[in-house]
Amino acid sequence: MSGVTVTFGGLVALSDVSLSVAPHQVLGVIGPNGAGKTTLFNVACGFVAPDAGELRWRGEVLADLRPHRLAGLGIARSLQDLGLFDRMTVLDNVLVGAGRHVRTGFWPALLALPRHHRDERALTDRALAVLDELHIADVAGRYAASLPYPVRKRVALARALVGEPDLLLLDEPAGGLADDEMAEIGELIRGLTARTSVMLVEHHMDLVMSVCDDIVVLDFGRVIARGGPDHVREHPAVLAAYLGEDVA
Ligand SMILES: Nc1ncnc2c1ncn2[C@@H]1O[C@H](COP(=O)(O)OP(=O)(O)OP(=O)(O)O)[C@@H](O)[C@H]1O
Repeated sequence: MSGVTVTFGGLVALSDVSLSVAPHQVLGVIGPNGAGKTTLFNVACGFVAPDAGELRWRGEVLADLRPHRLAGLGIARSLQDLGLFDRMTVLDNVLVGAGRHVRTGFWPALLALPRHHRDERALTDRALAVLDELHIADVAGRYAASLPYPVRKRVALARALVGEPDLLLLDEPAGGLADDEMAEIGELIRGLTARTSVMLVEHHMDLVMSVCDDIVVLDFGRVIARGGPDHVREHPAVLAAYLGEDVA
């Protein structure tokens, strides 16, 4: 992202924000309430079009990014509202995220040709492997609605990962989790860097500090600090912005 500015009526939600995510890196975006984190996430997903600035992916300018184009670009996202289908099994929920890798076209699928079956089998195997990696393979056959929230979060993560994205966008991955669950999700995110880059937008300082290589701090829509965890933790502007907030 470079020079991204977003206004809502008279309110400047993001002002001239630039950042980049390097391959195999976890980039964290933090900031106090109303700093612009969700807006930035929505710009990265194509939900919100910036008033100024540009988005680039692998050197190409994304002139008109829309959410439905993300998968084709090799970008996946997992939202705060997990968007799982409650009346589908965990495995089927994950397969929904595999669209990018379905090779058979409409006719082979409709006619149920052998190639279609082979592709389906390969997808199912990959979905099960991702569930296993996230330690939830044992619930593959359960309905999503029947599972506790932290497990549902992992299902949403599995769905994002099964398309083998090169960039994963995570909105508040620690939201709604207890401390021990937060530590576990932190470890999982850290483990993803072998296969993908991650940009996470998060309110919890402690998670961000423990998993991110690089951190961008927003306040009132502006970048007030950036750098590694140690740099950001001690930065006077960050301390001032978070003053009065309950920061562990
Ligand atoms: N659709 C919208 N219309 C008008 N104002 C908006 C809209 N979305 C966000 N804002 C405003 O833009 C600013 C940034 O909001 P944003 O939700 O991006 O911040 P945030 O850092 O995600 O906050 P939080 O941590 O509370 O979720 C806020 O002042 C917010 O009220």
